[in-house]
Amino acid sequence: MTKKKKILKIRDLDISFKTDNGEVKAVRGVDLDLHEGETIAIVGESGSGKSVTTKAVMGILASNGVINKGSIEFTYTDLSKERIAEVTQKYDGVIPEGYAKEEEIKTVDITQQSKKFIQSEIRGRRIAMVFQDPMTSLDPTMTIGKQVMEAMLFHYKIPKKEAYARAVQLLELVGITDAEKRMKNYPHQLSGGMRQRIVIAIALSCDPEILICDEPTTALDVTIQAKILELIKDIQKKKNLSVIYITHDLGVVAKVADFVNVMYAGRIIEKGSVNEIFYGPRHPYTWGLLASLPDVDTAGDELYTIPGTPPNLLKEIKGDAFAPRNPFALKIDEKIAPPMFEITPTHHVASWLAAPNAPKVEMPQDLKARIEKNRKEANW
Ligand SMILES: Nc1ncnc2c1ncn2[C@@H]1O[C@H](COP(=O)(O)OP(=O)(O)OP(=O)(O)O)[C@@H](O)[C@H]1O
Repeated sequence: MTKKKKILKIRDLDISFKTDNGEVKAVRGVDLDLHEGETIAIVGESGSGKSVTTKAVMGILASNGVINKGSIEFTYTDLSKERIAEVTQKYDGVIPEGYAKEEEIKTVDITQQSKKFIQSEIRGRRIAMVFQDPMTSLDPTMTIGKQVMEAMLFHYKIPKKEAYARAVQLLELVGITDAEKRMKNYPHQLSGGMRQRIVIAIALSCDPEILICDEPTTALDVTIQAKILELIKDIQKKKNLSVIYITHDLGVVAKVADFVNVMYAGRIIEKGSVNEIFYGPRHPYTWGLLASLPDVDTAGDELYTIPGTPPNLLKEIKGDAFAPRNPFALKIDEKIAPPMFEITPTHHVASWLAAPNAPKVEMPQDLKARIEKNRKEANW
């Protein structure tokens, strides 16, 4: 069991959007934990609430978004300028265990902070984000160097010369050769993979404690995708970063995550360690997601897709939101939403099938055989 410091604790988060057609209930009671140095993934189909949840953490919800209830507690180390300089010089920006004094460790509820506080203290500084498409996060009219230096100059007010030297180091850290020359380039002069490395360098420029990666490799081809994932892993180890991946791609999750949160219609419906989710999934929706994942044995076969579509979030959802698409749904699903049942201390599932007296239902045979094979290969 992990004894690591909890740095993000989301409880009962509820977010909706006001639209001309009514209220879109995008996030409905999300609980989420992230510990120091850990990688968690949030997976689920399009529209399940992955981005909205993480945007709330960054304080960048659209203006029609409302946080109806819940909290997002973030615990971080707040060092003075001198102490930051010391950490940067001595430890490459990584704060060693026991280094921070008690009064330097702070916890804030992000939902209660002003825009100004989030802009100056949180976003881009202690929590940074890498988006799917590097072209939309880079400014085409500004040199790479300027863009990498920008956040450091804004947050730390360090001299330009120092920011320049740090930017060159950052480009080297993300595997960019000829870093000094690249500082003068514009985004269009680089390949997609290189641009994503720049975006990662920018995200890392203020030594954040949390890095949120929203489909960071979707726009890239497969070989480059693998390299970028390796790069993020590598940097994570060096800098003791905590990482949140948002993705549709369970293949990516298997490669990077320690813990997985499966979202459906604004709720987390199953969470567990990566092994628990991949080898012992309990929710029929997770079964569907795993069954639709291609593997060597299914190459060339038609892939499984979960029948039906997600519910309309403008309407009140009665019972279990997944019930209409669930071949294993019970009568109670139509009436009452399932609570989270504990399978192990790290594995929880919101499905009535996990209730003590529920009828015993097995996952589909094909999936069971596949999981069994993978489980044996992984020796789990
Ligand atoms: N500004 C907005 N106004 C109205 N509805 C919104 C707004 N932003 C998001 N939504 C809705 O909130 C729900 C959750 O969206 P979200 O972007 O979090 O999904 P997602 O799981 O990240 O999907 P994707 O993988 O496609 O990014 C969706 O129904 C979406 O249409």
